[in-house]
Amino acid sequence: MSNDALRIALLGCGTVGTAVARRLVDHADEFASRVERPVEITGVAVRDTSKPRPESGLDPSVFTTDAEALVRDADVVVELMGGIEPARSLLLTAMEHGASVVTANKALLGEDGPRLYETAAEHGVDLYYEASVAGAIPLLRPLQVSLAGDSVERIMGIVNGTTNFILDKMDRTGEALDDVLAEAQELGYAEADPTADVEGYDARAKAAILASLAFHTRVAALDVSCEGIMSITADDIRAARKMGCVVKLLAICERVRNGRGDQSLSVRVHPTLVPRSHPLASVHDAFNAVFIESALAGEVMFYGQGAGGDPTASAVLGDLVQAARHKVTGSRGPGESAYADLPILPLSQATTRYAIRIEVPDRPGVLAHVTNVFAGQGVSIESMRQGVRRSDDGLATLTIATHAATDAALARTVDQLRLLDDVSTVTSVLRMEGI
Ligand SMILES: NC(=O)C1=CN([C@@H]2O[C@H](COP(=O)(O)OP(=O)(O)OC[C@H]3O[C@@H](n4cnc5c(N)ncnc54)[C@H](O)[C@@H]3O)[C@@H](O)[C@H]2O)C=CC1
Ligand SMILES: N[C@@H](CC=O)C(=O)O
Ligand code: NA
Repeated sequence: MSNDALRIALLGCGTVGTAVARRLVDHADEFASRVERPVEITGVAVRDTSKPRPESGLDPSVFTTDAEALVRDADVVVELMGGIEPARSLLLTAMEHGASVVTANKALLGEDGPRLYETAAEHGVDLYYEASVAGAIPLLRPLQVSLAGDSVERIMGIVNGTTNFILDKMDRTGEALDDVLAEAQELGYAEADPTADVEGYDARAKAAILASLAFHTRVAALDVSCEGIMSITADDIRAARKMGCVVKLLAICERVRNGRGDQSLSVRVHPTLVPRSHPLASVHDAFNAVFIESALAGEVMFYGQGAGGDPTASAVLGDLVQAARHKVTGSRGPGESAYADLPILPLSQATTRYAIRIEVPDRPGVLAHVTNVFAGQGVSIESMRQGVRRSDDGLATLTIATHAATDAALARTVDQLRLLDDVSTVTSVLRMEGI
């Protein structure tokens, strides 16, 4: 074994960076054995070097504010500061100077993944990002490597720990969204700006990464239709419970074939009703779970911790070991595969089932008027349930579950329901999966 240590530069020393550093320091001998060369953190870029960071286990002398100089002199750069800039420029500089790159930054990959891949290919270095989707769960390497001989048809899963924590807690306690968000932040699951979690942007970037790998097509975050959980109320959760369902924020990436056999992709993120009997309904706290359906393997399920310092560090360190081994052996991991270049469908053409809750006066003829609206748009009703008439306003809640329909047909149906005299309010429209 050569005794020249591989130089590791760490960018950012927050929740994940600290966990990565701590493990590298405490298990230095194991890393050296696994890589067949010592692995040494030569520098850690932070905003403020005077801040004490005893929990990282690092010597204070390694901290620097000069990230630019650090990435020019490293074998592997591990980016854990998040955001687009300066992370992007630093990673490009790192690769241009011969460093392989490991990142957990889904926002950056969702925005500019192809550019990172092109730079990695140009300079013969690795680009790894297993931690960027579903934290600790080995998901990207199975997609990129293990399923490389199969044909992925559909991916559906929970890929954001913060929103799962929130929705799960709302389901268990009946609390409102705002009350549980702060707790998710304290536990280190939420992004620096939790808007990315609750508005679905974090899951959107992850869906883009998954779809790109699964379907050999460049999919950017902005190609993904996205609806977050901010509009989900305690009432929605209670109504879901009455239907035997839970609400989950799902990322769905699917290959769609039309009658002529042409293929396209539907990639979307939205709150979804899932029956309590479905395995995704049993995903609690900040855990993630992802189903992959492929032509030969059938259905495969991945489950584990999608967020948090140590779990995310596990994926980062796995990538680091792989990139470091390649430095030692002079080889490279897989590059970008985007040969299929499939078109991405707009949300209006996505087909799914819906549950619509409306408030109606409890009087003769109302049901007929409502069902006519659905029939007029070709949306088939699967079931309809009317709650008891309330004495205060004389209204009753009507919950209608549909068969599969396009988003466009459903949107037209909802628009017409809103115009109907017989409908006082359209309270909620939620997509349904797994039923
Ligand atoms: N926390 C989690 O559970 C997970 C996080 N990730 C990703 O990992 C990355 C890091 O996340 P966290 O550790 O949670 O974030 P964090 O906010 O705890 O840590 C980021 C650190 O980077 C530092 N930083 C930011 N910009 C900097 C700059 N220009 N120069 C020097 N330091 C800078 C910040 O001061 C902070 O200490 C993000 O890309 C995030 O999306 C991925 C999976 C899970
Ligand atoms: N904020 C993210 C962290 C992991 O990617 C989440 O909640 O899942
Ligand atoms: Na992962």
